[in-house]
Amino acid sequence: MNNQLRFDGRVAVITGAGGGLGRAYALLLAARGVAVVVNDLGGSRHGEGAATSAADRVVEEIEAAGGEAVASYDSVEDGGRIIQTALDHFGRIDIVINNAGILRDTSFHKMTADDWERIYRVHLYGGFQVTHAAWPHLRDQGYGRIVMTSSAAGLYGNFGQANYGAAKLGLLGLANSLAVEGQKRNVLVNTIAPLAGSRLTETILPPDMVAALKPEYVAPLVAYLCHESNSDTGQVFEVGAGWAARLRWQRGRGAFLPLAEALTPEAVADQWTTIQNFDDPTYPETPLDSFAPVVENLQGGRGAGGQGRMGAGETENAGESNLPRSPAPLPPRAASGDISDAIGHEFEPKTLTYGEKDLSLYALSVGAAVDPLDASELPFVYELNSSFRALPTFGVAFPFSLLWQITDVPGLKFNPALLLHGEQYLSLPRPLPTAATVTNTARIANIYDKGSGALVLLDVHTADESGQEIAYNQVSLFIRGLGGFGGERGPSATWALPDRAPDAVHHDRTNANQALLYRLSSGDRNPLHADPAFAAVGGFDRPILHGLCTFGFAGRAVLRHFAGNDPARFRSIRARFTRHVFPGETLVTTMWAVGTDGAFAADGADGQRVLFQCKAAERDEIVLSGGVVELT
Ligand SMILES: CCCCCCC[C@@H](O)CC(=O)SCCNC(=O)CCNC(=O)[C@H](O)C(C)(C)COP(=O)(O)OP(=O)(O)OC[C@H]1O[C@@H](n2cnc3c(N)ncnc32)[C@H](O)[C@@H]1OP(=O)(O)O
Repeated sequence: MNNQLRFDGRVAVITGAGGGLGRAYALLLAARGVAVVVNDLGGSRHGEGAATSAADRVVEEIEAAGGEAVASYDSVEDGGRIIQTALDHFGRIDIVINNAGILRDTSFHKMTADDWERIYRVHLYGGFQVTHAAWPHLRDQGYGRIVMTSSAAGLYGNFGQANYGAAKLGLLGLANSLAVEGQKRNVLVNTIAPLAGSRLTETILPPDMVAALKPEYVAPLVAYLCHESNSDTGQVFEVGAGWAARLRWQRGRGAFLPLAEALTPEAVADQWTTIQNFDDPTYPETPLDSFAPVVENLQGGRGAGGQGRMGAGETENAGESNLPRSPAPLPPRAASGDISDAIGHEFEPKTLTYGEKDLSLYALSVGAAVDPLDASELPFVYELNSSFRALPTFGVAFPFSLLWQITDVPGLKFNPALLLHGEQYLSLPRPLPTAATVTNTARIANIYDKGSGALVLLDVHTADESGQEIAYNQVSLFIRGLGGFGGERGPSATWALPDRAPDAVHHDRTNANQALLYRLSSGDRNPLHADPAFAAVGGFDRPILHGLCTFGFAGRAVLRHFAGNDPARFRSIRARFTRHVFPGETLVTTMWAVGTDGAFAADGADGQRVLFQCKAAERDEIVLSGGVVELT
């Protein structure tokens, strides 16, 4: 047959290959050109004794059929010796099938520590030893195929097999991690849960069933997994009697419990039906997938009880006690679906309370009062100052009570690590109060197809308790890789700067931990700014600074140089994030004042405007452009 899968030149170690499944694998692979190490201790089903005959018989069968094989009689607990046999006889190792196993079935209340230990040592420890010995060779040569043998007893549980089930599921855990570690080097690791008539099943299945469940029915799937044409890794297959199926995790949508209140067992009881519901399942595949809803809730998401995390007093304590020490990264999501459906989507409104401490922390996190002897910025950070006031750009923090809902908008599926802040506009009808309870409402105003990404425009309105608007934000999010969906391109931004020397230039050195501070003060807990692994998924070699942190530094510079630090003069601010900033870099904000009589006043603006841009000095990169502050 022309398209027969061949393995010529490959070398396999198959443990427990003296009979049953292992023998079937050995015979099939040898017939396809594999040189096989037939490993079998030759002990009893319960792991007692040893005999060379089982392995020898299989080697004879292979040789009689014209194949190549060598016997190994070592225990899998001496995995290094088994792999050495392959290296000594065939000079390499390509395939490892961990198949050896014994049984010590007994109900748990009768199970001895010895019953437990014996099973653990042969299955899990043995699997570790053999694989560990082969691993460096597979990695170095950039090729390897490993199969672990799990069992339905481990996947689902079985009476009298607590020891066996635990070890078998342990092998799946081992395989899952090795699949992740080996993928880059083309070392693929998969797991099977076979059902076959063998010494291990003859005690629990009727004899005619055992006879029907031939090991030969399992061997082809295992051989395929070991072939170089297989590119799947980290998967589990149930296989037996000519039937094979992939198995995966399924998870319900779950319930979001209110973090803003004390979590109680009663709250769990109330949500029990939802916690157990599988109506609209998801299929997590990685730890990132697993963490996603947790992060959503911590970000002030659906279970935050309508209360953001910025509030002083009660919110602060309840929120903090639930935070993990290191924030969990978000899941990768596939870009798919009809993105345009998301236009007009309304977010669930969120209420938050803020106070003096929040304002002070925010101001500190955008570089206010770095020189404590310079009293000019003390009113932003010191609540006992007689003119304590809010830094105007604190208003950009309001949307974060609800923005994270964007990961759950129908039609808008994306990898959150690829999301970058694109542009920001904030307008304030009057100075922000120094304490308030405010409610945010938001909708997706538009989504533009920018080719290299999708630009999602969000309108966010913030009102105080009397319903009066105190801030309006337009947030644009640039989602890389999500362009090309056939949407409108949207307006093209253009701006120019006066052809003259700037009126002011302000230098701010950010701290290496600036993003770690800013995330706490602003409510933007995006792991992109804290978690190196998450930043790496986004293509950055370390966490980057929040765009809005840079924005806050620049806004402060304008306020200081052109408005005497008086928020009452600050109407609005906008800017585009043109390049990322790394914490620790120096921000240089260059500013030009243009008024109604200035070179840039032709549009009829009735107040003074300040145009600005901001540079990361060390890399000489413009990081904010198109900056405009409107002052009264
Ligand atoms: C999830 C919950 C919500 C949480 C929200 C909070 C998120 C925050 O935590 C995240 C952050 O703070 S990220 C840090 C701040 N942002 C950045 O660092 C982005 C810097 N910008 C870039 O890298 C590129 O501009 C880049 C990559 C954005 C675009 O570069 P390119 O792909 O090279 O695009 P380019 O060829 O230059 O332009 C294509 C079209 O897109 C427009 N465009 C470019 N940059 C834009 C930007 N920043 N904002 C808006 N539009 C932008 C261009 O104008 C062009 O369109 P057109 O031809 O129509 O003019």
